[in-house]
Amino acid sequence: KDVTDADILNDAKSPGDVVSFGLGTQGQRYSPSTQINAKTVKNLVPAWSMSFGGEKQRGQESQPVISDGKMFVTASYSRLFAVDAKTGKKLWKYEHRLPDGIMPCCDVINRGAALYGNLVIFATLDAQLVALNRDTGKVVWKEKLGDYAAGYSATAAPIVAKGKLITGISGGEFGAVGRIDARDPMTGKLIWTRPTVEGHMGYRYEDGKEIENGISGTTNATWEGDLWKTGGAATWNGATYDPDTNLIFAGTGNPAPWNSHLRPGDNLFSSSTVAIDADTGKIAWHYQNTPHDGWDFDGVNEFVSFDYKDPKTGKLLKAGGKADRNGFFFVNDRTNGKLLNVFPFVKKITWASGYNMETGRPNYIDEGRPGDPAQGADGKKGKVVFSAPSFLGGKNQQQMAYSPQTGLFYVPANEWSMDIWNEPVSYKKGAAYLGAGFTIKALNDDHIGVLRAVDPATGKIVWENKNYAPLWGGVLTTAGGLVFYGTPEGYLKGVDAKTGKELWSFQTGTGIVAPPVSWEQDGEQMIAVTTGWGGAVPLWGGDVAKRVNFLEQGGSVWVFKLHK
Ligand SMILES: O=C(O)c1cc(C(=O)O)c2c(n1)C(=O)C(=O)c1cc(C(=O)O)[nH]c1-2
Ligand SMILES: [Ca+2]
Repeated sequence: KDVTDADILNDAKSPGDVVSFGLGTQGQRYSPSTQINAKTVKNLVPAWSMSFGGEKQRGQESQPVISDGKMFVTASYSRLFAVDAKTGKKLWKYEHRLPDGIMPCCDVINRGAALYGNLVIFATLDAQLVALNRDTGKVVWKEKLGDYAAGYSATAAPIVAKGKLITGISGGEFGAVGRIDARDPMTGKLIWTRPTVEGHMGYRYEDGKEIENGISGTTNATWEGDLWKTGGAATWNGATYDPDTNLIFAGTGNPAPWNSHLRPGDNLFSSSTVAIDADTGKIAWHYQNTPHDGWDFDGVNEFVSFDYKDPKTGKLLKAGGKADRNGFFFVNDRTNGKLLNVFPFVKKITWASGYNMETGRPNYIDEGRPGDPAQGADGKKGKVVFSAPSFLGGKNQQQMAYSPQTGLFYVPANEWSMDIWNEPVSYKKGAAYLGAGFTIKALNDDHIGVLRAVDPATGKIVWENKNYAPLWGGVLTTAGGLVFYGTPEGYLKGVDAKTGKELWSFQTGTGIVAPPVSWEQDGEQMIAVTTGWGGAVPLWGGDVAKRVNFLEQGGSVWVFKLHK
């Protein structure tokens, strides 16, 4: 059965399949199924498990998609598996041939595939897009997204918005320039492209003709000199799409280099939410979460559409929520970007004291910015500052969930800090472009990770569940009143959505850094999660990663259903 635009638009409401990243392109990760609930969840048992095998057992961040009784799941090293969703029997496997010399910053991960027509489409670490026939696994088309030798890579799951395949790009640590592309999903042909660094021109294509779609090369007012040419703002965690406004919401990463003294100005559109018209590729609005970012506070976190009841007027507004890597939770009007509410979702923030609601800009704490090496004693190292959150963020790639039933966001947060300092650096193709050094540190002995249920109107943390190691997997919430999430310690947990009380857990044998999903297979509600420890924490976390140094790496899909 082909996947249609209607299937995708209806994904959040149709329990029989999961045909988009986010369980609906708005990204709420809310399943309408109720069979598994507070009463029955204790009877949840494994239905099947399938191993990705081989020696390629690195971080597994993939969200499976399921349609017509088949599951499609990507795995580390740019592999994709098709599996019988009922039994776990492998149907076929695609292994992309990765060249030597790829430069992913943060492990050999992938976050998932998109479904459209009879195709399954995913992005590879060497910055290509591959579309496979979903029945045979044969390549139907391939397109290049960027030059891997210049540091481009791709890790995000594509989505389909009104018949267009929407993709992001990685490479912010190498001075790659972020952008969102829209393509014909059946052919891979480019429809429009929208760079996310001011100064770069966007284009759309009509009958083979190239037509400009905004932000000319002369409006790079928020950058000095030629810095915009290698400005970062990678769209490395993909995008969400809201059919109500016909807008694509892309979070953008750090400006390059990290050392902010080398690039005066706001450095648009880095560390922002950028809303893009799905038809034209024009920027409808932008909101910069961290102007002039100096901490690698990539603002790539997902912007999740929801109905927001304004506490002052009682009016229901079309809004979006974003738990930013910088430690603040943002509620923006999704029709125009206006800041409606903002509050911290982690306990310690050292770089800003809050936001000015009129201007939407942060109130910086000046001492929180790492110093200028030019002002340092030897001219090679700037003043070291203590910063919270750490650059790995109050939240990172792990996707939150929103329940329209409880009105709460479920945020997989982390409480940690870093010592950070700046160093001189200049751009060199294919070389790391940071100009900074760091050491990550825990803030508390008993936990780094903390799953928080957050009320977007009051900013109140309604409940929280602490976790010893950093949380790095996404969250699922269900109409059965549950929240599911995985931990690096290997547990998949089911907790009460109203109280956080743990009702069920299962040890999967390796760390979980991926978001669970739910669907109904032949009348039975299933929960699936990809397992396999990895991602940025073991690579960059230093001492913090030792909190789970007993773990074996892995690579499997686990599926659960109720015992009868
Ligand atoms: O700026 C970028 O292009 C970029 C890309 C990625 C990526 O593609 O995974 C990460 C980051 N930055 C990053 O800063 C980061 O902390 C990070 C963590 C992870 C992960 O999957 O565990 N990816 C990335
Ligand atoms: Ca980054």
